[in-house]
Amino acid sequence: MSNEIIMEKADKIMTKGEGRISVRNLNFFYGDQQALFNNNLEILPKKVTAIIGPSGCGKSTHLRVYNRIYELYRDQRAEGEVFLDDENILSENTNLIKLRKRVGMIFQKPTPFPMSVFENVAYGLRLHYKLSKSELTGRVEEALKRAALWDEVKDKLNQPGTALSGGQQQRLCIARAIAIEPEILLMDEPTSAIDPIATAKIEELVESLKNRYTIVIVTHNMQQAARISDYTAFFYKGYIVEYGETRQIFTNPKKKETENYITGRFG
Ligand SMILES: Nc1ncnc2c1ncn2[C@@H]1O[C@H](COP(=O)(O)OP(=O)(O)OP(=O)(O)O)[C@@H](O)[C@H]1O
Repeated sequence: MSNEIIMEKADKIMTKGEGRISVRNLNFFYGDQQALFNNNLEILPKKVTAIIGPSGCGKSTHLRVYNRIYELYRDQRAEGEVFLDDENILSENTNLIKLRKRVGMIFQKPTPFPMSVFENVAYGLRLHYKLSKSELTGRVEEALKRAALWDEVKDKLNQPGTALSGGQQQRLCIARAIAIEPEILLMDEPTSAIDPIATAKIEELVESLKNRYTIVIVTHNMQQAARISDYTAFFYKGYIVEYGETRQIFTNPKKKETENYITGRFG
């Protein structure tokens, strides 16, 4: 095999891996304040992993390390290793544009761009791919279908994304994220700002997306974690206290703190 072919294969492996995350000895600091302590975690590919724990325990901080979005802020730094498949994404050599293409993020409040429904999804596609007009239209439609939004917006593609309902806006953000084919989807309390019916739709959507993507979801809602996740990590005061299959964590927790939290004794 020629070197070129080997390099091309290696590149494919690096850019189209399984979507497994291995966190090793992760510490995180806001200035002098340490927020995460020696976190170790394996996020399994094509599964849903929930991160739960009381307010201020470091759930969002931990999630934001996976696409290095914290670097947009001064004085925030991570130490340790976070492997995305074989690549330590905390290394200085990591290309952040490629990383954020591989690791998409959905926030608590829907954040559509101030542009049309179509353009919200097309924006990232134009940035990352060279597509003809018809290819672009096809990819936008496909992403909206996969985000279970197409039927509701197919006649409103030119209307502003911000004119949709909160739940629709959140699905638009999911369509925007999946259009560029990430391997990982990070969701930071994606349903806390929307009503119960819209929440149920997002939960169904998460279920349907997990065959294709590795999903990590931060949630305050323990019923939600129990309903939609395969694995659960319980955080407390910046430490990962317990991690395991969701059913085990909720029915037979091994640590006292986990039991106290899931039975509502604190948090
Ligand atoms: N920008 C910041 N500057 C300084 N400290 C911060 C900042 N953001 C978070 N922290 C601190 O880091 C710790 C973890 O916060 P984080 O937001 O990750 O917790 P969380 O578990 O996601 O909380 P919540 O469930 O309330 O969203 C907290 O003590 C918090 O005060």
